[in-house]
This record gives sequence, C-alpha cells and structure tokens, in this order.
Amino acid sequence: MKEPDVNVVAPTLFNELHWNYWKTKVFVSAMQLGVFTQLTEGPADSTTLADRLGLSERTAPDFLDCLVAMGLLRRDAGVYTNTEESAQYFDRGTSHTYLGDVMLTEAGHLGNDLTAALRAERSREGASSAREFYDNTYADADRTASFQRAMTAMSYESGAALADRLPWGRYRTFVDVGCAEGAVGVHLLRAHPHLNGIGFDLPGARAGFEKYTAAHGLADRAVFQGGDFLRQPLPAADVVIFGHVLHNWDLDVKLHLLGQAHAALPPGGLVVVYEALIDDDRERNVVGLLLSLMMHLSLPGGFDYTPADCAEWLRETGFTDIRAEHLAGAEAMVVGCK
Ligand SMILES: C[S@@+](CC[C@H](N)C(=O)[O-])C[C@H]1O[C@@H](n2cnc3c(N)ncnc32)[C@H](O)[C@@H]1O
Repeated sequence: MKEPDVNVVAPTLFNELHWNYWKTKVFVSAMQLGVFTQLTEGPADSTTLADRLGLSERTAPDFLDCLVAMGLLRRDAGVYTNTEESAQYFDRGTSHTYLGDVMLTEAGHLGNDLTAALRAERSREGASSAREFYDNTYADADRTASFQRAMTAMSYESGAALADRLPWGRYRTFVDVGCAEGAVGVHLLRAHPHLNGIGFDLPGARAGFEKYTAAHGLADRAVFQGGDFLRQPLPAADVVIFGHVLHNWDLDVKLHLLGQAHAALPPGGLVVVYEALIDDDRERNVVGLLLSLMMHLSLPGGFDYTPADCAEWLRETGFTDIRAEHLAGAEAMVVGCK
C-alpha cells in the first residue's frame, strides 16, 4: 500500500455522493413506511406518526426532521405536513401521479436496513454498543485502516478550519480525543509550529496514527497515548478536542466525557467539540440528521445534536464563555472555556 499522502485535496465529490446515497435510503424508507400517504389524512406530530407508522419514538424525530431538511416534508410547531410535490407524487392514494412504485422497484432494497432500524426499539443491524463497534473494528487491520481513512476524509475541511479559527497563539498543547489517524492534529501542528499535540484513542488506533503523523514529518510533536476514555482520565492539555466522538454515545457518556475534559484542562483552557452539528431549528443541516440516523442504525444509544444542546451540556459540566461557529461544509464547532 502507498504511504499516506501529505498533499491531499478535500474529498468534496466523495462527500456529495456519500450523502446523496444516504438521502436516497431515507427517501426509500419513507415510501416503504408510507409517510406521505399517512400525512394526506392530516397533519401529525412525531409521536402520532411514530404510532401510526410503527416507528420507534427513539428514531422518529431524526427521521422526520431529515425529511424536512431534504425538502420532502414541512414542520410547523412540531406538526408535519406534506409539501405540494410530496402530496402529488408520493401519496399512494393519488394514483394518477404516484411515482413511489418506480423508486421502490428500482431501489427498494436500499431502504431495508434503515426501515427495519426505524421500527425497532434497538437496532439489530450494527453492534450492540459503540464499545463493541470499536472492538470489532480494531480486531481487523484492513477494517481499521479503512475506518481511519474515512475519518481523515470526513474531518479534512474541519481540521483546516480549526487551525484557522481558534486563538492558538495563547495555547501550547492540545489533546485530540478519539484522534483516529491524527489528521486534525496534523492540520494544527503544520499551521502552528509552537504547538505540541497528544492523540488519545483506543490502543488499536496507534499504528495508523504513528504512520500518518510520521509521513507528515510530525512524529516528534504528535504523540499517541492509548487508553479508554470510559475507564481512565484524559491526558492534561491546554485544549481538549472532541471530533465526531460525542455523537457515538448516549447522553450519560457525552456528559461524562465533557466532565473529563473539564478535569484535564487548566483554568482558561478550551474544550472544542466539532462535528456535523444539527442546526438549532433541526431543518437545514441534513448531514447532521443523516448521521444521527446512522448512529441509530449501527451504534445504539448514539445520536447527533444541535449547538444549543451542546452548549447546555457544557454549562452543566462547568464551562463558560460558550460559543458556536460554523467550520466548513456541514460541520460546526462549539467551544467552551474552563
Ligand atoms: C468517529 S471517530 C472520530 C475520529 C476523529 N476524531 C475525526 O473526527 O475524524 C471516533 C473515535 O473515537 C475513538 N474511541 C471510541 N471509543 C473510545 C474509547 N473508549 N476511548 C478512547 N477512544 C475511543 C475511536 O477509536 C475513534 O477513533
């Protein structure tokens, strides 16, 4: 295999195709479940729709808001209705214009796993927990490498934006918690030669991290520390970063991790949480909503969230001066100060 490439471009086309694939799955599931046909009987809220369509209440809000963000439904004060186009083409009762059969015949299989997960109280498709998902991933070297490559691609633009947007001149060290290959740290270390970083992750992430950071000539400033954040404290640093980590876990673990970050920071230190945060109105950032559905599908307990949710958890765990800022594409960060 070739060595990691140090001069890559952002994976724009990959992102576009990947998220279009997931939008198609959501659309097919909506037709398999009869969402649009149900809504021609009248507007309904998430609880009513979950009951009528046999959806789990755990997954229904993210699924329905995803359809809103995709422009297939409207939501007003928590009540969902069809758009004109959805009512005309996706309601089975409107037989002279109904187009759903075409999609279900050609691509119906795409929705099967999502439809089953939306109906189940617990997903039966993926691992029983995020813990099991990562144990399985790191048990296989090829799976580890492709997972870490995907994380590097997913965080490419956010890493570059983070290097630009935070006042790094005030800080000397950071710990990137759940660092995977260390791509975000590489962005920060290349842009700010005075910084030193720790990549903290499960021991199975070490080989990929050391190979990637060495290929960028940063082995001396990027140190890997193997550990389990469910069982041990985080390493001390001036800035603690969580990228696409909190969404893997339930609320208790999210709060536990933010509390651990608070303990690891000096007074004045920063916690930075970045991922495809769902917009506060839950009607625009379709990628954040799709990721939340992916968590429901394969990592039980995990869910994505809004900047407002994150700000509340940061306040609860003792942070102040909390602010949210868009980074790049679908991604945003929330920053808090100890
Ligand atoms: C979705 S990936 C995010 C990777 C990277 N931060 C990014 O944004 O590209 C989540 C990371 O959390 C790590 N992780 C999961 N459970 C962990 C644990 N118990 N302790 C430490 N790291 C863990 C995984 O190994 C993985 O690298």
